[in-house]
Amino acid sequence: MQKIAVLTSGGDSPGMNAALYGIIKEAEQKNITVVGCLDGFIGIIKENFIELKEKELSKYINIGGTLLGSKRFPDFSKLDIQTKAHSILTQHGIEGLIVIGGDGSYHGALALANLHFPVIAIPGTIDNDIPLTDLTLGFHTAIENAVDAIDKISTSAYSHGHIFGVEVMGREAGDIAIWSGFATNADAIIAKKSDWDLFNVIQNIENSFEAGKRTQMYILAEGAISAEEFKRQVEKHSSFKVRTLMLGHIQRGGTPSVTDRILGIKFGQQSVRSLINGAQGKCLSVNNNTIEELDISQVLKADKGKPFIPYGLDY
Ligand SMILES: Nc1ncnc2c1ncn2[C@@H]1O[C@H](COP(=O)(O)OP(=O)(O)OP(=O)(O)O)[C@@H](O)[C@H]1O
Ligand SMILES: O=P(O)(O)OC[C@H]1O[C@](O)(CO)[C@@H](O)[C@@H]1O
Repeated sequence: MQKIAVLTSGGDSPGMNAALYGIIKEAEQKNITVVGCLDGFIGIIKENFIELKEKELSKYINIGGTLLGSKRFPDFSKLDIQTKAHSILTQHGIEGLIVIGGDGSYHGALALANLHFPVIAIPGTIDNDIPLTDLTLGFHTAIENAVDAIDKISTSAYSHGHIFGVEVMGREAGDIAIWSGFATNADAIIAKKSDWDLFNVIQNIENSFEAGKRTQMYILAEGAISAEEFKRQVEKHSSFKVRTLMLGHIQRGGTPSVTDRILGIKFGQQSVRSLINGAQGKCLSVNNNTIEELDISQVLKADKGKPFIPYGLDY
């Protein structure tokens, strides 16, 4: 194997640059050239390739986002576009592709694998919504960012006795809500749609204020209920006033945590070894502190199931 490519796709996640570094570090040791496809799958179609060098990338391990860029490109679900990508990769002498992204990106990776192009995927998303891995790259930083923001508004909420509904990202998964809610001792965590019970919430607020609590903090997973909807419903059915905060992209930003840097480098190095060993349609996962190779098709068929609950705590 002499030349491979890498792309980052879907929402950026802190640690993607560390993964790029891990890839180039391993590849250069094996005398393999690595090119980056800019902006995800669309970079293949536009033939936007840049050669990556370990010396340059080593400076970016501690920088969030992705140096390669990431643009959503829904057309990649079309067979003719996938076939075109396959032939462009081949024309450029690229013998294997590493895809870093979430479950949507896994579908893109699998499509190329089904066309017999060697592909390996790395779970890179803050959502932690990929089945059969304990952690996705970026999740750890996202929960640290969420906790930092919630801590900051908690002091002001205490001063004024406010009720807050804080909406966190994570699509349907709810993992960011659970981890950040636990860590900030929130009054309630609404991690999935079935957790939402308006009258229970109102009762909870009344009981807490009666018991002398000054402030209320509700952590809402975006896939369960939005902060705006939470406010609308509570205010419509009670006399309480609700403040809202949608944490948004702040969760994806900033410096990657130690965990995400190390995980990124390790995933990156392993992805190159896997390609050299003939991986086809595989993805990496981390379970019980060990990086494993699984079939992308197996992961996409698996059920993410319940949100990953830290240390078995009940919420
Ligand atoms: N069914 C599919 N077939 C082929 N390619 C796909 C498919 N779904 C998504 N993709 C490709 O993967 C890209 C990223 O997918 P998506 O926007 O769902 O984000 P993701 O990878 O799930 O990451 P995140 O959830 O963290 O944003 C899409 O823009 C598209 O190019
Ligand atoms: O950056 P965009 O395209 O608005 O996407 C936001 C979505 O991406 C994620 O941050 C990552 O999947 C989700 O949590 C969120 O719903």
